[in-house]
Amino acid sequence: MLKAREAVPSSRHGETPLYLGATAGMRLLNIENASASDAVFQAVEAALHSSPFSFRGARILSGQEEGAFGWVTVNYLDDRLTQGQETTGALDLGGASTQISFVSARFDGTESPDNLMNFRLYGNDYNLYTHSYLCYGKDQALRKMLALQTASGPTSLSDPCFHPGYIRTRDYSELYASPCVARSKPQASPRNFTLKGTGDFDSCRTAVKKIFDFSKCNFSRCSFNGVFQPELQGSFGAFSAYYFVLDFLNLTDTAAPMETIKDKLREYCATPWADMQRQHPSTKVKYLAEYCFSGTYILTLLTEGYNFTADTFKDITIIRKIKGSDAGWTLGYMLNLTNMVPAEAPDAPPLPHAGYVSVMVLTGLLLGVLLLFITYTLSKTQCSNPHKIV
Ligand SMILES: O=P(O)(O)OP(=O)(O)OP(=O)(O)OC[C@H]1O[C@@H](n2cnc3c(O)ncnc32)[C@H](O)[C@@H]1O
Repeated sequence: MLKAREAVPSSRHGETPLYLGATAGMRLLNIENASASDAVFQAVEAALHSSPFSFRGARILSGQEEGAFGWVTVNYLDDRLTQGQETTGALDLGGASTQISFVSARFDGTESPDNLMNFRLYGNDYNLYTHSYLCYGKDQALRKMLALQTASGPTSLSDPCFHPGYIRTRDYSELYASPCVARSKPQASPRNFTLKGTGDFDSCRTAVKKIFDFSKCNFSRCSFNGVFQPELQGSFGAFSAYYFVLDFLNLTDTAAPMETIKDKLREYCATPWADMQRQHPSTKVKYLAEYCFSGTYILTLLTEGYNFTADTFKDITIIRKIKGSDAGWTLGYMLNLTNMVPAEAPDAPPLPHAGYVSVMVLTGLLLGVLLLFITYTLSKTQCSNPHKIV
């Protein structure tokens, strides 16, 4: 808010619209404790009403909206919508949910209407495929994996997704305090367990893979958990936690061979925790401890979950910003609420600007010549009939 007050001239504060959109973190809180979620909204709305901006409402976005607005942002910033060019797909990874959105020539919504978002933008129609996986953001995905590993209620857990030498005591009640895992809480578990890292990328992949269900699909094709997904098409931009994690791991070059990416992760996960802390003293400890898991999760989600292959992996660009603006759902949400992306292309002028200038100059010249001619004719008439005036 302070940044916004500085960025917007104070004379314009009152006319500047302010919206608040909440995503999967709040979707989960709403499922878990609706009155707590309402209380958060009341407090936030009161604070925003007292801001100098024109506050126009706060609400929780649906997963579909979150995915679709991320897609609008990426393609708006790339100027693909005004030009009617082939669009870029959007891959968003948050803490609680993850979204995949893209236009596919083979998808018109017939097979799975729930995944369809129709847009008419700048005179072009788009059938957007979008799906949001609640509980598959990187924080909730980690909970899911830990829940599977602690299903029998052990007091100690050797975990391949954490560095060797990493030790942390984890509370069962805290780990299972999320609707993503609450139902699988072991009946008779101790109060806490000791998590010890072993730093083994290949075993970590095996453990991560177990949070995806590939056993059922009632459609012609699926990603995971029985969710329909058409064949991947075109290029993709991956942002939010995809960027934070892969940038830290130096793995944003998606054109690198898949084996090289795996080798780097293997080496990274096997690095002793003491070395990691020494090498990255200013990195938040929670993030540092979880990059091995997060990197492995991202690779597994993209390849096994969404079916990117060693060949199509290079079609993904890891992005943080486009032309100085953050890639993410927020800009798309604002553009939509303020009607800044029109359904129809603005009427094209019949002549380009230079054409108008030429016509104006020519018309001016003609009028000038005509005026001169009339003045000349009149003065000649007056000279040849001097007596008629009297
Ligand atoms: O509710 P959802 O839709 O899940 O989205 P979010 O609000 O959690 O999504 P963000 O893009 O804000 O954050 C994505 C996640 O990345 C985490 N994150 C932020 N900066 C990071 C960094 O430098 N390194 C690692 N993780 C980071 C952050 O804690 C979140 O878990």
